[in-house]
Formats: sequence, structure tokens, C-alpha cells
Amino acid sequence: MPDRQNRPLVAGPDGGPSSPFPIKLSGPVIKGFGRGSRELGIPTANIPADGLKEYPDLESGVYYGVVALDPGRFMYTSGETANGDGNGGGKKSTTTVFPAVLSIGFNPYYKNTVRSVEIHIMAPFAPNGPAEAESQAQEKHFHKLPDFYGTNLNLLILGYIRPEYDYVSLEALVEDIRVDCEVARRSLARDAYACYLFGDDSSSSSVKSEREWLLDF
Ligand SMILES: Nc1ncnc2c1ncn2[C@@H]1O[C@H](COP(=O)(O)OP(=O)(O)OP(=O)(O)O)[C@@H](O)[C@H]1O
Ligand SMILES: Cc1cc2nc3c(=O)[nH]c(=O)nc-3n(C[C@H](O)[C@H](O)[C@H](O)CO)c2cc1C
Ligand SMILES: [Mg+2]
Repeated sequence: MPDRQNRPLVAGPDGGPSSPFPIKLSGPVIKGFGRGSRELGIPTANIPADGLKEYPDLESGVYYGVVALDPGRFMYTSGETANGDGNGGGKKSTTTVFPAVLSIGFNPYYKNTVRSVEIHIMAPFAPNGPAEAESQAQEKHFHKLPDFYGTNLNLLILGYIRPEYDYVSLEALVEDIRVDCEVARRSLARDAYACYLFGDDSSSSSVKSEREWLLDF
């Protein structure tokens, strides 16, 4: 395993997602082994891996992106700041677009025999990017929502962070996932990625159509 101490805190080009991203995956949230919350304290929404058939060259690893949940089944309510609803305070859509970090693969630490797609949904952040204090507060606890098993989930994968590793301890795995969340946050806060979260009017037509796909349930 390479040096895990001095990881870069941003991943992917500043100019925006580059091929093969954005990658679209969707499906109902299914049950996994129930280890994410129980053993790691990090809940991950698992979706079927079938959608990956369309991307046979996609390597296993950790990625960042944006997620929407079917508002017919799950409505996000939060006492967050006025602009913290993930829609930039706008009224275009009531469906929250969440920042997310995900793992695709076999979880080498657990030696799974089937490939899983597991998404940790992070707390929405304001359009001007995560404030330092907000970011530090989120480092202490992983974001926890009420359960939403069975809810349809749309995911746009926007960038690659790192390969999956085996670890010497559970703590080392959890610490690396904590850094992944920070990398995802900082990566998504850049203008060419934040537009997927907030959908400002000046977004390009491709961003607009990808957001339409994301919000279509
Ligand atoms: N921030 C969050 N991100 C993702 N899922 C969340 C979040 N908060 C709550 N959940 C809920 O927790 C569930 C995931 O819990 P957990 O990952 O522990 O179990 P699992 O997916 O069934 O199994 P596995 O441990 O194999 O992934 C999700 O399906 C969802 O209903
Ligand atoms: C952002 C993120 C990164 C992960 N990285 C790894 C990893 O490098 N190795 C691993 O075995 N599991 C990894 N996992 C999966 C983790 O082991 C899994 O979520 C739990 O086992 C619950 O299934 C990661 C999960 C997330 C959400
Ligand atoms: Mg899970």
C-alpha cells in the first residue's frame, strides 16, 4: 500500500469531469452485509452492480459524484442553513442533490466475492463550497440519514479518487474513508463540479441534461 499520510486533497481535473465521466448508475437501494454502519460507522447505500456492465473497463476503486433519491419515497428535511438544501436555495426542484463518495469493488479488507457499489451520501453544502468549520465538523461524524432501503437512487459519478486497498486495521480503513470524504467535498466544491449540485442557470447544456437525468424519477 502506498503512503496514506500525505494524500492529495483534490482529485480529477479542475476543468470538470473528463471521459469516462460522468458515469450514470441507478437502481433501488438494496441490503448488503450490514457492516457499513455497524462495524465502520459509515452507512453506504448499496445499489445493484448490473449497471456497470455498460462500463466494462471501469476499474474498482473509490469515486466521487452526486446523488438524488426518489422524492416519492424519501424527502430530505434538515435544519441546515438557508442555502444548505443542495439546490442553491433555488426553487427549481425540491429533490436534494447530495454530494457523495463511493466504493466500487470487492472490499479487499473484507475479501468479498461479489462486486458491490456502495455510496456514502454526505451532508449537502452551500454553493460557495464547504466552509472550513463545516468541513471540520463533518470530519468528526459520518453523515446519517433515516433508512431509505428500497428507494430508487440516481448517481452521477464525476471523478476517481483512488484504488481500493486492504488495510492493517479497521481504524486505518475508516481513517482513509474520512480523507476520501474530504477529497470528495473539495473536489465537488470546484465550479465545474458544483454546477451538478446546484444547477445554476449558466450551466452548459450537457450539465443541464445530466441533472435532468439525475432528477428524473
Ligand atoms: N449518509 C448515508 N449514506 C448512505 N446510506 C445511508 C446514509 N444514512 C443512512 N443510510 C441508510 O443506511 C443504509 C446502509 O447501511 P449499511 O451500509 O450499514 O448496510 P448495508 O448497505 O445493508 O450493508 P453493507 O454494510 O454491506 O453496505 C442505506 O441503505 C440507507 O438506508
Ligand atoms: C469511500 C469509501 C471507500 C472505501 N474504501 C475501501 C477500501 O479501500 N478497501 C476496502 O476493503 N473497503 C473499502 N470500502 C468499503 C467498506 O469496506 C464497506 O463500505 C463496508 O465493508 C460495508 O460494506 C470503502 C467504502 C467507502 C464508502
Ligand atoms: Mg451499505
